[in-house]
Amino acid sequence: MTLIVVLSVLAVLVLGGGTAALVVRGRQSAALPKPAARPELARPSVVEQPAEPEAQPTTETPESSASRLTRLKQRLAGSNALGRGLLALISRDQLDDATWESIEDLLIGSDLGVKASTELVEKVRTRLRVEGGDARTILKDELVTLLDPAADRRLQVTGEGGKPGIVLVVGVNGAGKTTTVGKLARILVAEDRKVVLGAADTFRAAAADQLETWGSRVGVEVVRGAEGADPSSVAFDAAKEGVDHGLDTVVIDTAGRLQNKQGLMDELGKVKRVTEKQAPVTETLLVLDATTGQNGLVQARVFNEAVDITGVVLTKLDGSAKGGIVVQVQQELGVPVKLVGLGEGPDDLAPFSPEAFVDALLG
Ligand SMILES: Nc1nc2c(ncn2[C@@H]2O[C@H](COP(=O)(O)OP(=O)(O)OP(=O)(O)O)[C@@H](O)[C@H]2O)c(=O)[nH]1
Repeated sequence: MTLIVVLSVLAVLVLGGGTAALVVRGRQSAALPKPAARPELARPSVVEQPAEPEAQPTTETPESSASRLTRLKQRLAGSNALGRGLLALISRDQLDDATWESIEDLLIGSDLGVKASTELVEKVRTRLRVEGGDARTILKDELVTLLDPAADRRLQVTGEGGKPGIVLVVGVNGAGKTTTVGKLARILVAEDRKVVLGAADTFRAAAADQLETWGSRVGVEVVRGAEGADPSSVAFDAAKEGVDHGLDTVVIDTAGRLQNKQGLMDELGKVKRVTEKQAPVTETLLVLDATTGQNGLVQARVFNEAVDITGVVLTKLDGSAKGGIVVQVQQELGVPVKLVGLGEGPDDLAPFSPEAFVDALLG
């Protein structure tokens, strides 16, 4: 596989022109061939016309959602300090006041919030007194309830009336937006969807390059603009690309912005409005770094005001004792966490499932 990837990269470099046909730059999208002439971009497939027959490049085949859930569950179980701490405490023979207090402290430390942590411990203690049974099972049960298992966590990645689904990805600097867009593209490709990416982070040229690397690995095009171009126009072009070529999904990466910069938040509103001249935005994902704590809540509120968040992606949950922010964000916004990032690997993004999450935490 490594050899294939290396050969792919080499051939991409050698071919240049051939690959350029797959990469739409900024406003050049109008000059693209008609839909019928286009290769099937979203499926992992052989890139056209290799320079050397033996160096025939192939794109990668991303992991399916089902198997990545199991793999990432194991990873979370192995690395999560919160789970290990809770498990050690709740499994004690004697659950005295001091132990319950330590459990409460761990939950507060995970950013669950003081009120929710106190109430959760109270509930578990009461149920244990009334019903008896196993403390760990009751804690798991109450944690799942807190995570709202009935919430609809399906990603809206398809549009109506033959239009593509448009996924807008927003968040503060360094939360993991570009990485998430790249990983999401892989999930969509694994589901056999035809995808195009929009590099509307025109502020940081490296972000568009980063996205092109992600895209080229799975044969997905990236629409990008010149550095400093209006992000709305790039998002518009990407959406147009999806509409014109009958693709399933357009995923748009945006520049990181601090929620207290009103001008930048207004710009985000504009990106959405302009994109919707092509097709409705079907999913607006807020990428939150799980380790940012209470600030995540503030971010969520402000971004929600600007663009109506429909789902949260919680990144960097791997190796973190945090994650309690899931509950606070869901309760505050009424918007579910839909995806979780559990590492820097290309397929380290999984659909969020309260049961699997709690299972991974507490076994
Ligand atoms: N461990 C871990 N690292 C992650 C995860 N998601 C993203 N990262 C890392 O976080 C860093 C920032 O990711 P980017 O995708 O560049 O973040 P961004 O939000 O696009 O950044 P800006 O464009 O500067 O706002 C990178 O080093 C990623 O590899 C995750 O789930 N786990």
